[in-house]
Amino acid sequence: MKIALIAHDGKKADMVHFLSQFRDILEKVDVDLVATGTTGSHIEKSGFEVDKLLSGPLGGDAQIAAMAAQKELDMVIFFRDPLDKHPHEPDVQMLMRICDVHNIPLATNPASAALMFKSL
Ligand SMILES: O=C(CO)COP(=O)(O)O
Repeated sequence: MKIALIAHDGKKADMVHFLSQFRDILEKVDVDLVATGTTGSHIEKSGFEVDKLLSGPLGGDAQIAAMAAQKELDMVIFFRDPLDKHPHEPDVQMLMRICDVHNIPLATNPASAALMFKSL
């Protein structure tokens, strides 16, 4: 199973906190983690193994969308910051659209992500 992880700057701490709450499950289930660049660095520092792609504004969201379109992802966790502006908003919308096109579970906040992780 492959899970993509993305967090806007205002939500990176939430992503690390969220993953640490589910560390046991993530270690038990055979899960590969992939993340946008800066999110991936934060996740790595908290002790998880993760494949890091480009930073979001440089194309990382687009890379994850391409993986989703090619059915390489089982789940996308994307903690968006709705109170901030993002120069690459078109990429963000595109990623969410591609998840819907291909019926890939997408969580955009910790409450929904927790429900998805509990199903692992
Ligand atoms: O911008 C992002 C998502 O749109 C996240 O990218 P980073 O993980 O590189 O900060």
